[in-house]
Amino acid sequence: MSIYDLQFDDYGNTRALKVNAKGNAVLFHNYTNKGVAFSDEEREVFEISGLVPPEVKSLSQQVLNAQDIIQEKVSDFEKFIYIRSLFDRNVTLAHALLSSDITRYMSIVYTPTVGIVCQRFSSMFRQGNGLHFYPGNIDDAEKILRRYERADIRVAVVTDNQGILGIGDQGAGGQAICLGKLMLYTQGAGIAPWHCLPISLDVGTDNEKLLRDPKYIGWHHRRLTGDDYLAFVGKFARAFKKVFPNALCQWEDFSKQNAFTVRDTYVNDLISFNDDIQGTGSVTLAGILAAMKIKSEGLKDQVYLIHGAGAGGVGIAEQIEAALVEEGMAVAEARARIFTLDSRGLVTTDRSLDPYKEKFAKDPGALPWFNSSADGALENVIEKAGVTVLIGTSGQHGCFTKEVVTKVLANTERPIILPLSNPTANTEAIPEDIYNWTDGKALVATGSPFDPVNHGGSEYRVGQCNNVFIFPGVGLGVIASGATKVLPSFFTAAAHAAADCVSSHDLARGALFPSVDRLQEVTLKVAKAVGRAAIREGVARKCAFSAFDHNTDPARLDEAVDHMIWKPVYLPLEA
Ligand SMILES: O=C([O-])CC(=O)C(=O)O
Ligand SMILES: [Mg+2]
Repeated sequence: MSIYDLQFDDYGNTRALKVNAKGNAVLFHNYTNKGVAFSDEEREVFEISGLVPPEVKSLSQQVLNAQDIIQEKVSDFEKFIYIRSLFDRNVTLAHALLSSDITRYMSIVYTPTVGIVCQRFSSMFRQGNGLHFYPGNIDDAEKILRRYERADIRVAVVTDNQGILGIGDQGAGGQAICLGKLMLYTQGAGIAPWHCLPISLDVGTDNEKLLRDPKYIGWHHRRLTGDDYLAFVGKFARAFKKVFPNALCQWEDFSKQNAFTVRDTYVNDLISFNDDIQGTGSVTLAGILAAMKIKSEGLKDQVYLIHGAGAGGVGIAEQIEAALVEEGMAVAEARARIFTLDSRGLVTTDRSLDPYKEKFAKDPGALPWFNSSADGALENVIEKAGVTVLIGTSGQHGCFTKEVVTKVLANTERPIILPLSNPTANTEAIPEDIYNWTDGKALVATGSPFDPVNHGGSEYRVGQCNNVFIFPGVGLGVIASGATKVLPSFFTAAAHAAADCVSSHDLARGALFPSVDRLQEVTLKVAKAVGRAAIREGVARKCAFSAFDHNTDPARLDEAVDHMIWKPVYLPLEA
C-alpha cells in the first residue's frame, strides 16, 4: 500500500502528491520527505511537528549544506555513498543537488565512479533500489511488476549485468548502472524519479571473483545460457509488456553475445532499444558530424575504423552506415568505408565469426593489400585503408599508442580520434597524449570525462562522447510522441540534433560535444527531433501518460516535450 497518489496536470507532469499517511511514514518515504524544509503548515497537517527541529530551511539551503558535506568526503566512492543515501531519504533534494552542478556530480553517480560501485555492490548494499529478478522469482514477474503500477512507470533501464561498461560481468552489481542511467533520465529529460524503474535480470554470473566471494548477494550460480537464458528474458519481457504496455524499456550493458539478439527479438514487441548499440552509435555519429564542421568535409570523405567489435563498436558501424546511406550513398559503398577490428585484428569473412560481426566483415579478396591475417593489425589497416576516423570501443587501455595515432595523422590534416571505452582506466588513449602526438591537430572526444588540456598555449576542451547526450532525449521523445516502437531513424535524428547543439565557441576549443552542464537543453532538442521522426515515420500516437494530444502536429509535440519536464523542487503535499 503506497502512502502517496500522484496528481497530474494536463501534460502528465506531477503537480502534487496526495499523501495518505502521517508522521514518520511521511518523513521516511524518499518521495514525500522534505526534511527540515517542511513548512509549518505541513508539519501541522501531517503531524510532523516535534519530529524535526524547529527551524524551517529552504531547498537551496539544503543543497548548500549537502554540497559542503560532499566536499569533506575524500574519495569519489564516499561521495557516491553520501549521494546514494540522500536519494534514499529525499529524492527531490538529491536531484536538486545533482542539478546544482551536473558536470561534477554526474562523474560520481555515473561514469566513471559508478564502475567502482558495481564492483563493490555486495559489500556496500543498503537498499534494493529497483527490481531484482532471478530464476527463483521470474515466474512471478507480473505480480512483482504490478507493485509499481501506481507509480505510473514510464521508463525502465534493464540490464543482465554481463557487459557492464568496459569491465564485463559484474553479477547483481550491474543494477548501479541502471540507477545512474535513470538519474540522468530525470536530470536530462525531466522524467520524474517515480516514473523510473531500474531492473536487474540476475541470471547468475561467470565472474570467478564474485562466485568465490561469500559476501556476494546476487544469484550465486553460473550464468544461464542458451535457451534457458532466452526463456528467462522472454518471461520478463512478456510480463513487462502486460503490466507497462506504454513504457519504454532500455536494454543496458548486455554483453555482445546477447545484446543484438535481445534487441532484435523485442524491437517490435516492446517499446525498446539497446543503449550501448544504438545510443553509443548515435552519440558517436553526433561527434563525427560536429568534427565535419571543423574539417569542412562530409561523412562521405572519411574512412572509419572501429577498434572493438562489440555492442558499441558494431552499433557505431550501423549508425555511420545509416547516416551515409541517408546522404545518398549505396549500402555497399558505405560499408566499404567502415572497418571493424576485434582482438584478432581486422574482422574478415574468412574467419569464423559471431553473427553480429558479419555485417561489417571485409572480404579479404577485395582488399588488394590484405594477404594474411598479419595485415589485419591496427596500424597496417590504418595505413592501407587510409583511415581518418579512429574509434575505440575495445576496453583496452592504452592501445591507441603514439604510433597508431600518428598513422592516422599521416592520412589527414585533422584526424578524428575517439577513445570511447569506459570507465577512465579502460580508455584507449589519454587526450593529453593525443594532442601532444599530433601537435593539437587531432579532434578528440572520450567516453569518460576528462579535464581540459593545455597544449601549445591553447586550451582544448575534451567533449564527452557518451550516450548520456542521446538516451534521455530518445526516451522523452518516444514517450511524448507516443511512439509505438523505437526506430533506427530516431537515432540518426538524435545525432543531428545533438551535433547542432555544439556551438562555434565549443568547436573553436576543439570540443565535439556541448558541455555536460547543458544536458537538459541538449536533451530537449534531441527529444523534439526524435518526436518529429516518430511523426514522420507514422508511429506516433497520443501519449498514454497525459491528457494532452499532439495530434501529430510538430509544434504541439514541442509543447508537450517542454511541459513534461519535472524539476527538482518540492511538490505541494495534499492531505
Ligand atoms: O555508461 C556509460 O558511461 C556509457 C555506456 O553505456 C557504457 O559505457 O556502457
Ligand atoms: Mg552501457
